[in-house]
Amino acid sequence: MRRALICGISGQDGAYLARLLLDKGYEVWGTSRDAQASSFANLARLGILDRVRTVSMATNDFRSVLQAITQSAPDEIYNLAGQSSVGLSFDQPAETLESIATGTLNLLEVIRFLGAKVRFYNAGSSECFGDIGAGAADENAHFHPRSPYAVAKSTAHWLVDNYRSAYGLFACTGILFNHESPLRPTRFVTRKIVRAAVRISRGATEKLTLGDMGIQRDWGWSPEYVDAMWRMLQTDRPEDFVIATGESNSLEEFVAAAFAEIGLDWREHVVQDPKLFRPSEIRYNCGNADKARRILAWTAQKKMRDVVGEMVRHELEADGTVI
Ligand SMILES: C[C@H]1O[C@H](OP(=O)(O)OP(=O)(O)OC[C@H]2O[C@@H](n3cnc4c(=O)[nH]c(N)nc43)[C@H](O)[C@@H]2O)[C@@H](O)[C@@H](O)C1=O
Repeated sequence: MRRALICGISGQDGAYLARLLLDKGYEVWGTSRDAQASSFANLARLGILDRVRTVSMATNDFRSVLQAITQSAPDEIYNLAGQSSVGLSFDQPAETLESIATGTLNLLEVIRFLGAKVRFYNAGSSECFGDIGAGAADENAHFHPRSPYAVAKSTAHWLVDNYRSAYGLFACTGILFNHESPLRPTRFVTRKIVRAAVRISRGATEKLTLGDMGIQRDWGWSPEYVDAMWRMLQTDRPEDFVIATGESNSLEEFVAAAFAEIGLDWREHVVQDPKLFRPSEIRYNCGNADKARRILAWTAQKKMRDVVGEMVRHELEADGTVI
């Protein structure tokens, strides 16, 4: 039986990836900073909590990384750990850099130190590209990070690249564009919108306050994106891949679609507040996942409107479980 270690299993992607790997017959181990205190609510929502082995690990602490990897002896490691909010990274730049950059370095160093025959996936981010202006970014696009989060992800990206070429590690980075689901916390804009729209449809009189609604993003569906992560580790040669839908929409279009899904006109319920604007912003991004299509046989099936539909449906039906 193949064994996988998912670092950061309590988040959206960690939970969906755990479900995917269990379905494929893997023994799944997952880490969180304090496995005893963590509720692993997302694993519970997917109904897989009792099928996953959990272990405490702080990626910024070499010793704890060494212990977790030695204990679980994985064939595959997925690094999804670290501070994941771009917005929060402006307020917690040091924590963001440490959890992402030092965290990735520790994982690579432990693999190298142990000489472990393990395949390593690193969660990269389209944030590294910055504002691409027009068109769609592929694996050859330059990095122009515009937030502490993006700087940290860029550092981790180049560490993986370096350890792959210097030490021959089977290590790759998935450069994922935005990907959403009902498991997204409301700190991220899609779930914030969907949750408010559903509350309003049920009679709440609140206004939904958002930041810059003019930004454009390539929004995909998280359960499909974790499948791409797994595919990256099944190839003959470790490489980096852009994972995206190839379609970009404005936040205003996302909002309009979410409210329309429940028969409401967003203009009556949404206000924009410059206080929520970021110190520096990516106005437009879009990804070209052609390499993933060719080599991994992976293509995004759900585009922005499908994502909105799924998220609204789940929010309306929300009884704690997620299908
Ligand atoms: C690829 C990348 O994807 C995600 O990062 P993100 O794009 O920053 O995600 P978000 O949902 O926080 O913001 C999307 C956009 O929406 C704008 N926006 C407007 N008004 C609000 C607002 O009220 N809240 C939030 N959160 N954003 C707002 C905000 O300024 C930004 O332009 C993470 O998974 C990250 O880990 C990752 O790697």
